[in-house]
Amino acid sequence: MAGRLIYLIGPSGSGKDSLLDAARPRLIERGCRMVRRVITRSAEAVGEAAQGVSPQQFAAMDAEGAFALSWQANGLSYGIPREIDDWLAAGDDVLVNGSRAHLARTRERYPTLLVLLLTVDQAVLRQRLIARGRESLADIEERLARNARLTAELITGNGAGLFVMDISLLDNSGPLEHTVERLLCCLDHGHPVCA
Ligand SMILES: Nc1ncnc2c1ncn2[C@@H]1O[C@H](COP(=O)(O)OP(=O)(O)O)[C@@H](O)[C@H]1O
Ligand SMILES: O=P(O)(O)OC[C@H]1O[C@H](OP(=O)(O)OP(=O)(O)O)[C@H](O)[C@@H]1O
Repeated sequence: MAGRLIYLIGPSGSGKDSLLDAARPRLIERGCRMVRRVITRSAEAVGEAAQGVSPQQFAAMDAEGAFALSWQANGLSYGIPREIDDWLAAGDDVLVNGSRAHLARTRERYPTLLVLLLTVDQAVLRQRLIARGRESLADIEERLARNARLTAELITGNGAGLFVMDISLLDNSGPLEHTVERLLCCLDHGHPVCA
């Protein structure tokens, strides 16, 4: 049987990469795979979780079919390597760091996907983005505005065609270890018992 695509989404700064890092050993234990994204951000700024490429390299990779999923946001291009399709076909679950705006398109390609939405209070989000220090203050304000817009669309079910009923919410306002436990609970049992 094919594996499940687990699509982790949430505002920039909500803690997606931190959660994936913290949960990694326990996800691997469960046979769940993770993939490095390809991002048009400098190698220093992408860290371990991604491969930094130039816009020209990204376009060439995209043209040769290197990505199962790709999107543009925050002035950057993001790609999910196509090897995830081999892993899914082999029956492995795969967890990816996704985009809320791209959810409807992702659902078309992976109709049985499990969507996990990481949430954080907007004031906490601002503090975390500033403390992370990766973007300029102007870029941080743009990310917060994008977050407010996408959150509103999520709630009303408009815009990107998101329906909150299909999405498991994971709050990451508290300690990361608690979020790791809730993530694993969602994967093992489904969200109603994991709040
Ligand atoms: N539960 C948490 N409590 C406190 N700080 C957190 C928590 N989760 C993430 N952070 C911090 O918030 C910042 C943004 O997290 P990051 O994982 O980079 O978010 P994302 O990948 O969603 O953009 C980082 O500096 C990270 O250390
Ligand atoms: O449509 P959205 O849900 O707003 O998502 C758009 C992009 O922003 C985030 O990446 P970002 O560059 O912030 O990387 P990060 O998640 O590692 O901070 C997210 O992982 C998506 O790739």
